Amino acid sequence: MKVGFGCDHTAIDLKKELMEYMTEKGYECVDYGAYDAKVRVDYPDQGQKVAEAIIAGEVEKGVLICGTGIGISLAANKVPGIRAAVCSEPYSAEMTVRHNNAQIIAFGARVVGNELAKKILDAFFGATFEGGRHAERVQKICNIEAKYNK
Ligand SMILES: O=C[C@H](O)[C@H](O)[C@H](O)COP(=O)(O)O
Repeated sequence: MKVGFGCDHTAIDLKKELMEYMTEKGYECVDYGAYDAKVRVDYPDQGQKVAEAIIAGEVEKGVLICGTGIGISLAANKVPGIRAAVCSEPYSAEMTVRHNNAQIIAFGARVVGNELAKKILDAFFGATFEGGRHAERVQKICNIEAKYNK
């Protein structure tokens, strides 16, 4: 599976470590920036890039990291069709795939440690969407989006 990674200046080292971790597990990791911890950047830019890469089919899923994971996920969720979830522990990371069919996991480099971040990725990428009643609810999310994107 191809996975897009994006972060702001707060998470350059964490992103690198997680990309190495996922590459060792056999994922093809694509880096959408940022690249330099000394240069302050704006998290919406990387959130948008990874979200658009998913919609374009360049990558299947995404990992977004900023200070809290909140700003970068808010930006990604503005791209129609994207469901990005901020998860600071593995249970939510698993459930946002099983019940919400999220394509992007987000978390904060200032919130979670490196080893917890790996457990979050294990949970997210190890889960499968359950469909059924959850598909109907996800469709309702899509309907809200469609109403405001005419
Ligand atoms: O939601 C926003 C993120 O947590 C950003 O990483 C954070 O706002 C960056 O803050 P600063 O520019 O003070 O490093």
